[in-house]
Amino acid sequence: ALEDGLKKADADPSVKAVMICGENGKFSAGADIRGFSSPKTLGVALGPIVSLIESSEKPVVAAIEGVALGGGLEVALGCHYRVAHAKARMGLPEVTIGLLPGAEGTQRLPRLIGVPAALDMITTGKHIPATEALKLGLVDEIVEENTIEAAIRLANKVIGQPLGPRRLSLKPVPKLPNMEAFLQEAQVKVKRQARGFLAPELCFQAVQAATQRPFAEGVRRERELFQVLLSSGQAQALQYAFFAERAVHRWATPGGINLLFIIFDSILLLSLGLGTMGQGIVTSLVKANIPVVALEQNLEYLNKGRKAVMVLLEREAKKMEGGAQKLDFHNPARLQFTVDFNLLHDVDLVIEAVFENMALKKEIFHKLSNICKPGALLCTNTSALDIDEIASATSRPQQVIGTHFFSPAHVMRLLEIIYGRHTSPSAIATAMQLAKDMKKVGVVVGNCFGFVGNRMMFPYVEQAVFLLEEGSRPEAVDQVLEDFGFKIGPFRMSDLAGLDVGWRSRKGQGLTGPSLPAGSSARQRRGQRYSPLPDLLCERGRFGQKTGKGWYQYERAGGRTATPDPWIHGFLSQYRDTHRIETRYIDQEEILERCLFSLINEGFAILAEGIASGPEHLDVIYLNGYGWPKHRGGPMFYASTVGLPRVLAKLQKYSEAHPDVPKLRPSAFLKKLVAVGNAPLKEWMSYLSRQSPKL
Ligand SMILES: CC(C)(COP(=O)(O)OP(=O)(O)OC[C@H]1O[C@@H](n2cnc3c(N)ncnc32)[C@H](O)[C@@H]1OP(=O)(O)O)[C@@H](O)C(=O)NCCC(=O)NCCSC(=O)/C=C/CCCCCCCCCCCCC(=O)O
Repeated sequence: ALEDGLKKADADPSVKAVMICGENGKFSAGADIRGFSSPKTLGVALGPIVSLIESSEKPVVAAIEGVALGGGLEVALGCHYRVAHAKARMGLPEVTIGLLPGAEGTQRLPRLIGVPAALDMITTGKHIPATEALKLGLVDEIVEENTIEAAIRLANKVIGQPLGPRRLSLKPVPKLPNMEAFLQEAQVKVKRQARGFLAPELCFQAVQAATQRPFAEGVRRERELFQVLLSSGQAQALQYAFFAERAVHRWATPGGINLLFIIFDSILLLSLGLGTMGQGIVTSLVKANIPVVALEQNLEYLNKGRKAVMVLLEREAKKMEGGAQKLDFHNPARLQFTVDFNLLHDVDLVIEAVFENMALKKEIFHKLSNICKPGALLCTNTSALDIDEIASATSRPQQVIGTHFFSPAHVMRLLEIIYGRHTSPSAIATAMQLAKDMKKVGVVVGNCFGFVGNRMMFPYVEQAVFLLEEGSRPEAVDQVLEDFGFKIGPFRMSDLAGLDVGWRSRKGQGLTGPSLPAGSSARQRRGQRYSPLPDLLCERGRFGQKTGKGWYQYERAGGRTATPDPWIHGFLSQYRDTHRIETRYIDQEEILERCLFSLINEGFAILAEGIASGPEHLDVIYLNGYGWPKHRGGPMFYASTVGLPRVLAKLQKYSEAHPDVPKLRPSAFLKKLVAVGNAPLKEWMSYLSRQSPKL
């Protein structure tokens, strides 16, 4: 239609200029992402249409409202002029779906805004506001009022002016005094951050081509690179992740009723507990423009927490400088700090973020239930505790819900929303809306130990430790998983989180410490293999980064640079001697498979139990909360690309070698999916014979 319209306008002598706009206040979000996996649409090339716009003998003006993204922005780049509404956003987000701007965008954008800014936009995919676009020279004008009228005004004004200088394909790429050095440095940075993710590197190469070749040749290179990405498999994984993230929003009640989210305008929210999690939660709430009261049990903790929150908010305010939104945190109507429990009477929603201790949480929820007004929703921030038990301390279990934030809570996008046996659908809907308002990805899951994310993490970490017992080293295991694409491997992660966290939890479960029955075997608990290695480290005061020693050594307590520790190597070999474990060489394949497949296996068990509604939920949790590499689509998607028969065969092999490790025993659901012929991921849930009562 665009092509036809342009041809008609060019042929009609009464038409003097052309204005291109979108409908309903949006310019364009680009290509339909689903089209990239449909062979039918692959023949449609946008590039030639963008060229057609640019070669028009009549001035063409883009009126950009809402968003101009991907192919949408490439269309605008073909236009001779661009007028944007002040609230519009622009970007080339193709890299985030595993592609590159394939309609000549990698060649036109550097010619318009220069290589550094173009590289930044193209390799990160970030959306920029109109104000920034104006500064970069990406748009010619921004308006507060009617963009279309402004674009028509501009079109009328430029009729008859030469179009040559406005055709980006004819412009040279602006020179930099040190282009070679700049590109070299940029490439190193892109590679370092990409960790096996192809698209940023190929985006870089396409922009580099713009600096080295004439326009037409650059376009040819762009197309070649686009085709490489399109068939790489990574694009499919990222596009799956795009839709998975949106699918988890469409959570329905057990009866299949979609929930209408409650839009809150003037909710007063109370955050209880101002430790690290509480500080991050309060910061996120203020950023979301939700009035919040932060409550602590005494003045000392309150003042400490207030100081930390203020530091975080100042930092956030700095980041937001120049943008449309301002952080309003000095206004007591938006944020107040108190030790006065009476303020609980008025709040609409409470997020409790105290220490992970069941007795303490129950005591607090009992108090909340007595003081809060009848409709108030009571959320508990917990990473593993039983929501039903916490709710049992209240007289309103239907209004109790788990909200598992991830640290640092003002940065991490994931929010696991855990419903208990009595949690009402409206409580779930409210929590989901809260996640949306906080710009987080809320994923609704059922109540079980560790919920989804941590429950899948336990066997992964367990395997990592078993691998040490059998002959590996922390740095070797971490390297394999970091090469796979994780930001940090399991041992660096444990050191960062603090080994004492798990130790406390294991003591609470009676797996170690004073409550462990006398005479318990060192490497067996409740008939299963158990590794006391993490406990032994804790007993020696090695809690990770905070103490300067853990699985690695650090430059000082609180240091961040992990260095392999000869003490650990000696300790491990002594441990193996003590327990008569024969040290063997463990190859990378075994490390990867045992860690990942045990995690995936737990995912299948979770699906079968109805703890999550589908594999997309598990994947979104792992992509947004656990550093799973985005270009691998999440653990369940990854399993589908490896092939379920292979995952099953490997689990069977490892399980036979380690019969005392139940988490390696293939889940019945995985076996079923293989038996029905390696069902595709989108059909998995239809093979569950009954919907679990948890859903
Ligand atoms: C910012 C958004 C647009 C909106 O955000 P928000 O308001 O929060 O709403 P959402 O919940 O995210 O979205 C609402 C629903 O809309 C669906 N949606 C959104 N965008 C798309 C899309 N681009 N495609 C399909 N569906 C989309 C979304 O899923 C929601 O629906 P539902 O709830 O799931 O039902 C935000 O949505 C956003 O950021 N969207 C993504 C924008 C994006 O990434 N755009 C870039 C797309 S890629 C592109 O444009 C590429 C163009 C190049 C053309 C190449 C031509 C074809 C290939 C030929 C190959 C040959 C090579 C030759 C090259 C040549 O010459 O052309």
